[in-house]
Amino acid sequence: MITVEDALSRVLALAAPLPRIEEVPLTEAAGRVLARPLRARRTQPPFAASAMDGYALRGDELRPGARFRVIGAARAGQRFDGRVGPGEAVRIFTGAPMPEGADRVLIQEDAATEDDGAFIRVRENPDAARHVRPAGADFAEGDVFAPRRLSARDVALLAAMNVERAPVRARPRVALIPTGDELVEPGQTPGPDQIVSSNGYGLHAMLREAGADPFLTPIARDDPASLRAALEAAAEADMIVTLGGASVGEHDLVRAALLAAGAELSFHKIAMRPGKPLMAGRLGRATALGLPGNPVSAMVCGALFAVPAARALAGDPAPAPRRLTARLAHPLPANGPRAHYARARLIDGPDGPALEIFANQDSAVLSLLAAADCLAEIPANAPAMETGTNLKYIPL
Ligand SMILES: Nc1nc2c(c(=O)[nH]1)N[C@H]1C(S)=C(S)[C@@H](COP(=O)(O)OP(=O)(O)OC[C@H]3O[C@@H](n4cnc5c(N)ncnc54)[C@H](O)[C@@H]3O)O[C@H]1N2
Ligand code: MOO
Repeated sequence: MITVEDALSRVLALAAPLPRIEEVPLTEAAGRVLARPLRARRTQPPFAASAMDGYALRGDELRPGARFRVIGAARAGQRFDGRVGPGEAVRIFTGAPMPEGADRVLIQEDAATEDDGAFIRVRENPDAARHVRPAGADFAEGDVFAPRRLSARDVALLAAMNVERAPVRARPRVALIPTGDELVEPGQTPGPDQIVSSNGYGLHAMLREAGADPFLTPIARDDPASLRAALEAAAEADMIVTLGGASVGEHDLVRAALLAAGAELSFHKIAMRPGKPLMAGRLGRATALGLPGNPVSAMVCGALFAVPAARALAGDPAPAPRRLTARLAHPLPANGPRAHYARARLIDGPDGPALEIFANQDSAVLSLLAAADCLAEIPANAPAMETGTNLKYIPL
């Protein structure tokens, strides 16, 4: 069995960025991957600007009790055209261009107005800050915005750079194929030996959130013809994800169905818990992933492999899951030969965030996965660990 790390690099190698590029307005850009570098079309701020409401004046004249004559006003969108000379000040508001000659803003809380606002006098202990934002403090025209998956924060930044539309990679179409004679769709009435199919819906939600365009095929039954029909229904997808039937029993027919359809498999089975029966390869031009059927295993493999593959297809330069470190909130026994992705949550520990790993790690118990907010990554063959030991985790 190959390691999780090896499996992920093989999966990513099967998921080269899709060539299709589209231009979208900024309102549609969040979650998409920028297809090429963009440049700021603007310097921000374009001029030295006041950061506060108050009075623009010469900093070297500012001392408690000093009096200034107010010679005009500047507000956001309208500058003061003259020059600030000795003993003079300009009424100014947040975002206004600084008038020539002034290099400091006295906030209005530190100014007493005199003679109906014709003069101001500086109060005791005025604020020491300059309250001026230099031109280009944020970015300069021509600055490069490198391709990446666009966050809401990136969209705000692109808008400020005066970018109107973003060239983004197409969303990968992902076919999700639930398999199993025991499954019915949510809302249907299951027979006495049946259960409701959940994996497809969990994966659909996960992949949508990751920027893909997933769709569910009808449930494939545990026979070669039904599986073949489902794979045909998935033919147009950029990625095909089967759910269940990945293990070794007589009714686990997915591997055979993929091979019969012409797939080339890169691996089948990895040293991971849950998720041991994972398989990956290529079917035609599509990336193919076979996920295990146990509901938690399917979701964990989704987070660790299907989401990174979808991100890689979408051109995301950093598709792998983010790993962080926290201390164990309790001791942990030694691990077996498979890396364990244990359902856990972060709690407030005495020395910062701590990992509480759930006692029940049954890969069929979805309620505990839903209660988790991260997966603790316990390496294969890790020795027993004390409370406080640093452990990597993957936020969910
Ligand atoms: N003798 C062995 N048995 C098993 C092994 C093994 O190595 N040797 N591996 C176990 C592991 S680990 C896993 S994980 C499971 C995965 O098996 P399959 O991928 O073949 O999954 P199924 O048998 O189809 O289903 C397992 C379980 O999950 C339920 N299921 C399936 N699909 C869905 C769905 N869409 N929504 C909700 N629940 C689903 C299914 O009813 C079964 O209960 O194999 C172990 N066995
Ligand atoms: O590895 Mo299976 O994925 O434990 O349930």
